[in-house]
Parts: sequence; C-alpha cells; structure tokens
Amino acid sequence: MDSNEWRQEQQRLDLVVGKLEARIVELEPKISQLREQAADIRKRFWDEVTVNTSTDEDFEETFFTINQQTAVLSERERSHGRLLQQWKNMNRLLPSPYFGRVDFQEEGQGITEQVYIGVSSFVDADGLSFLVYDWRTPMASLYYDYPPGEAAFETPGGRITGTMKLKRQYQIRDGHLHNVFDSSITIGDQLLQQVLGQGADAQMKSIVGTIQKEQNAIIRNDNSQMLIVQGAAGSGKTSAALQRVAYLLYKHRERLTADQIVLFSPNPMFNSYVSTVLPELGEENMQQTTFQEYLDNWLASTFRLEDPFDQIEYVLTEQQTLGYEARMNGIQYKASKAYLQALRGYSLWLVKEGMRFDDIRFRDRVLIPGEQIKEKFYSYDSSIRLTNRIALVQKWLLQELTRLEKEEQEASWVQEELNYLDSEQYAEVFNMLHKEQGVFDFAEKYARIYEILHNQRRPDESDFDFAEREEELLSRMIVKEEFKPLRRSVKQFSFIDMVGLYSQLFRDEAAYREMTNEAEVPELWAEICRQTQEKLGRKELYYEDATPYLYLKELVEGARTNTQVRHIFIDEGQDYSMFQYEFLKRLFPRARMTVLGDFGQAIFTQATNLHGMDSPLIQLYGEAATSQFLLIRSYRSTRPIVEFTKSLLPGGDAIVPFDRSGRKPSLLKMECSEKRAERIAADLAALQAEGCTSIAVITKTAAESREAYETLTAGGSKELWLITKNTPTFEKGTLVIPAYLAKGVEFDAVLIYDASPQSFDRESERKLFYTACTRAMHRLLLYTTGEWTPFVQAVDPSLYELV
Ligand SMILES: Nc1ncnc2c1ncn2[C@@H]1O[C@H](COP(=O)(O)OP(=O)(O)OP(=O)(O)O)[C@@H](O)[C@H]1O
Repeated sequence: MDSNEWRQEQQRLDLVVGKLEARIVELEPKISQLREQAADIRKRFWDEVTVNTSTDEDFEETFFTINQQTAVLSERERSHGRLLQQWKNMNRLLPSPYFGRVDFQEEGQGITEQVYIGVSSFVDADGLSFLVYDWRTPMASLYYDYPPGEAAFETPGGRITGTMKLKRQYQIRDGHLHNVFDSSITIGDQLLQQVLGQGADAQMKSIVGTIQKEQNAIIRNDNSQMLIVQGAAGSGKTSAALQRVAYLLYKHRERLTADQIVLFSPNPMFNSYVSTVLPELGEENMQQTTFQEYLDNWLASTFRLEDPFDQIEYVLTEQQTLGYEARMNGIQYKASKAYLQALRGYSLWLVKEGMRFDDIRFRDRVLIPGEQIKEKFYSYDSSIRLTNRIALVQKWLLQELTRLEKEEQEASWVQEELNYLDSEQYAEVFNMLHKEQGVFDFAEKYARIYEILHNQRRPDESDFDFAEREEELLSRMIVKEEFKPLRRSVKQFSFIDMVGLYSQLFRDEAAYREMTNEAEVPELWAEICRQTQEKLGRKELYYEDATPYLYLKELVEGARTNTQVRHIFIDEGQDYSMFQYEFLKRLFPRARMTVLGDFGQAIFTQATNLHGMDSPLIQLYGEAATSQFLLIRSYRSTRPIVEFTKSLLPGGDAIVPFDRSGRKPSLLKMECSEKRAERIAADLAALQAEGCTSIAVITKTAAESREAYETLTAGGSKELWLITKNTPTFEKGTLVIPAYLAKGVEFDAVLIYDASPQSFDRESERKLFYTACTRAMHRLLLYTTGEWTPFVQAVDPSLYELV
C-alpha cells in the first residue's frame, strides 16, 4: 500500500475516532439525565398516584394512573438502557473501531460501497450512513466468505450479488493504524499469522477479526434443529461456538436473551476459560454449566456420585483389578440407546407388576405400609399410564395423611409435647382463640335476641370452653408441624423406592429380559449386575448409571423439562453418550442443539462418533433437521507440531496445519526420574526465558500429576501449580495437569511428563495421548525414562528432534 493510501486510511480512522468521541460526549449527559429521571419517578411513584378504591370508578381511575406511571417509568428505563448500551459499544469501538473493510459493488448499481467492519455498528449523525458495520450484519459476511471478485450475501429480503473490489484488514491500537493488509484468497493469512503467533492466555479471545469461511458457516447457520461440528484439535470449534452465541444474540435480539442459551462445558475450569469471550464482544454471557453439575443437583442428596473424572481414572488405572472387563462392558451398554429402550420397556412392565414403594414412617412406626401403597397403585384401571397413576397415588397419600393427622392428635406423645411448648406457641394459639371468641360472642348475642323475639329458649348448649379449645388447637398445631416433612416428602415422591426399582433391574439375566421386553444384555452381565447392586447398596452411583437412573426416575415420576431455553451448546460433544443426548433432548424440548467435538479426542469409553452418516447423533432429530460440518484446518499449533500430532491418529492425514513455523517436537530420553526432574526444571526455565508464560506439564492420571508435582518440585522446578478436578479457574503459569482436565484449553508449551509405554500403551490411550500433545501452541516436549510409547515409535523420525 502506498503512503498516500495509508494516509487516507489514517485520516478516515481519525474521522471515525473523532465522531465516536463526540458521540460519547453527547451521550453522557443524556444517559445521566434519563437515569435520574427514572430514579426520580421510582422515588415519587406513589406521590403521583392517589389510591382510592371506594367506588368502581375510583378503582378504575387508580388502576389507570398506576398503569400510566409504570409505562412512563419503563419507557425511561428502556431508553436509559438503550443509550447506555450505545455508550458501551462506542467505548468498545474507540481503541479499534474496525478490523476489516470490503468494497462492494452491487450488481446493477453504479456505486461501490466501502464497508468497514467492527465489533459493533456505528451510524453517522444522519442516522443513515454506517461508519462501521457490526460483524454480524448480513453484509459483513462478505468479508468472511469471499476473496475479491464475484461475491454475494444473504439478506432477509433475498440474495444480493455483486463484485468485491477490495478486501482489507487492519490492526488498530489506541486509535492508531499499526498494520494494513490487502488480502486475496482467505482472510489475511498474515493477520492470522500474527494473531496465532501470540502467547496463550488464561482466557480465550474472540476471533471476529479472522473468522474463516468454514467457521462462518457454522456461526451463521440458523435453520437447523441440530448442528453437528466434527473438527480436528485446534480447529476453532469452541471459538466458533462462542461467536455463534454472539451472532444468535444479535440476530434475534428482539426475542432471544443470553439466559435462554446454555453451554455445557467439559469441566468447571473450562467455564472460566471461555467466560470472557462474550463480554468482550459486548454480549452477556450465556448460562454455563457441566453435565455433572446437573446430575449433582438432582442426585447428590440420595447418592455419593462418581463423576466422569473418577470414572476415567478407573478406566486408566484399574486394568488389573477383578471385574474390570465387566465394568467396561457395563459402561458401554449403559451409554447406549438400547439401554434407554430397555428402561422404557421396564416402565411399561411396571404398570403391570413390580413397583416398589417405601413405608411411610412416623416416629418409628409404619404409618402407611409400602404394601398398601402398592395395592392402591395396582387398584387403578390398567389403562392409566405410569406417571398418572403415581400422581393418583400421591393425591391419595396426601388425603390419607390429612386423615391420619387428625387421628394422631389423640396420641399420648402429643399430650406430652403439650407440656413442653414455649410461650410463643401459646401466644399464637391465644391470639387465634381470641379471634374465635369474638365470633362466639357475636353468635351468643344473636341467639339471645332470637330467643326474645321468638319467645322461646334455645336448646342447652355448652358455653365457649376456652381451655378445651386451647388444648385442641395446640395439639392440632403440634401434629401439623410434625406431619409437614411427611407431606413434603410425599410431594417429592419419596414414597417410591427408586433405588430398589433401579436395583431390581440387576437381579439376573432372565428377570432383566422379562422386565425390559426382552432387551439383549452385554457379555458378563452377571458381574455387571453384581457390581451395580453392590454400589447401589452403598448408596453410591457409578457415573454410567447416573443419567439412566435419573431417566428412570422421570419415567416414573414424570419428566422435568425446561421450556425457557432455546439453544444448547455441547462442547467436547464426543464425550457424551447417546443416552445423555436423548436425555438432553427431552430436558430441553424447545431448544436447538449445537454439538461440537472431535472423535480423535474421544477419551471416554462411552464416546459418540459425531461425523458422517454413521453418526448415531443424526437420528436424534432426524437427517432433515440436522446439519453436519467438518473442520480440518488446525489453528492452534505450529505446523511442525500438527505434523507430529496428526501422525498419531489413524486418519489424521486429513488434518491440515495452518502454516505457522516453529520447532519440531523434542523427544528427551532420561536415565532416571531424578534426571528427568532436573532436566524439566532447566527446560521450564529456558521456556520461560523464551517468553512462554503458560506452560503445562501433562500426565496421564491425577495420581501421576501429584507424583510429578512432588518430584519436579524436589528437582528444582519453581512455582508449579497442581491442577485437580476441583480447581475452579484457569490461570496463567506453569501447571501440572492430568490430560483429561486439559481438554479444550491450550498452552504456549506442553511437556509430556511420561511418554513411555507405562503411561500410553493401549489403543484406548491413543486419543488421550493425542489430546495431551495437541494442547501445545508453540512448543512440545516429550520425556521418558525408558522406552517410547508405541504411538511415538510409529511416528516418522523426521517429524521430531531427539535431544
Ligand atoms: N479464525 C480464527 N482466527 C484466529 N484464531 C483462531 C481462529 N480459529 C481458531 N483460532 C484459535 O485457535 C485456537 C484453538 O481454537 P479452539 O480452542 O476454538 O479450537 P477447538 O477446535 O475447540 O480445539 P480442541 O478441540 O483442541 O479443544 C484458539 O487459540 C483460537 O483462538
């Protein structure tokens, strides 16, 4: 670009910055004025309204003025909110008003429009000319989708075609032009180079300036019920998901709010990692949760729950223990749709027989026996569905409790309790009685007058007996209080023996088949049954049983659904079972689903393949309602790292590295663990000196992380930070972390603590190893004190350097 053009760009930038500043100055008094007005109206709200309800007209008048006042107030508040949002947007634009520009001539039009694109729109004072277009406007998609030449974009009114004459990118900091790139084929490789060359951060950054075409398609897809993205490690799946949230919030701003969108993250630390992207884009954060959080919410009061990390620890470390194979079969089976159908079959069977109820107990005695509840349950007409029947039983139980509560007032314990009441309870009853006494006195006077008028005496009636009434009321109060928890637990369906119902499924194969309409069982079923029942007996639940248990509970009690949520996003989607997907679909009946994942990183036994026609996920909403996307370009790591990691995976050939140079991965074989610790201490120091501020020493398991942490600290490494599944936030520094917790995040440098066959040998550990290595952005170092894992041995030696 010549200096003349550069000057023109800087002049335009100055112009826009000037207008932004002016607008900010102009907005400020208006905002505070509106804020004060709204506060004032709120304060004086009732002064303006005369409340008079004596006649219908007065009432109407009052109602009308209140409504009017409310309308004025909310109008002021809305205007204030709108201007405040504008003010915030202007301030966000100010340091860097735009990052891109396209010059577009619409077909059949004489003029070429210069479209500048930034994180928010900025319209000139005339209200018509866009000085900056929001990156989410239809026109801005030109920037992401086309090189100069013929181009088109979709609008609500149809497709607009034309010619893109220029495509330009800017790096602007503090209102100054730092770089300008004229790009041709893709969105400026140069700019992307620069962005990707930067260091890792404790928080993810937005990518709006460099969204790639294939990512843009995912971000803007707005017609599928189900959107599935299979993408290589580092291909921008999480990034695409977050920008997609921002896009949806913008496009549907009139009817979609951030709390109607839920993101399921792999772990709480990941939540903190991604939590700043949307605020950076000027949007509120969506709801963020983990599947485990949901399970805990519903089950933690009944069971000690295993979480997915405990489960993976078992899978990785307990191969030698008895029953391992059966547990693995169990994990597979309990994740499947076949098991879900078996449970459905079971729920139909329960309508005929086999329901289990707990006794309702009160003060160490059985008040309503489970057997009696069961009899009641089966006394209803056989056409009534399971959940409706349970509702009827519940209603009956509540009536029974009312009856029993009355009876209970005569019990001797009530008399005893009466002696121990405190003065407050007496005072309450005393007040109640006084009210009653008033009514009694009135009735008494009325009866006397009646006598005189009719000259006849009424039949003898006892007088109001204060003491007797007092005692009666007090007993009633005592029993009522004691029955409250019973009522509550009936309302919460505690009379159903859910644990027994789930456990009964695991009696033996013949019974299971009978109860589930002849469901097939996996191999080693008897052992699976034993393990499951034993665990349940200890009031514990395997991770693989948690969702099925909850599902069965809902089949019996009625489904819980959330109809507010409109979009759910599932990151690391390969780690969810089909069972969990079915469950989520049912839980959020009005939501669309976006699933992002990588089967190459499927480290859990119950993984689901996301891509291709054989992905079972397609069946969830059906083919017509599902769109699939494949991302093969990997942006996170340098080319040499991607070349190395892709060769670890069968089928990894398809992964395309983004062309960023760097050192090949280093392989360091050390004599013993102490030497390795010393070497790692030195390497950490060297990496920090090179400018790496975020480094991870990755191990296979949690136990190994602890061991590595201790050995490395003893070997001279400083300021290490041991990460466990309970670490709530992700921070910069040097971390020691098990591979499965490093999912989704990235580091400047990654050190694989033990790349020997002792750690990574079985085929099932390949993906875990791949996941660990693909966390590296700029440097990857692998250590062993013996042999190399077979996965490394199979890599072409030209792809790494032996140190
Ligand atoms: N278009 C882009 N422009 C700039 N940076 C990008 C782009 N796409 C991805 N990146 C960067 O690449 C890195 C990886 O992105 P992200 O974490 O979204 O990938 P992912 O597919 O979710 O990875 P993984 O499956 O390995 O967790 C991030 O640093 C992200 O900022």
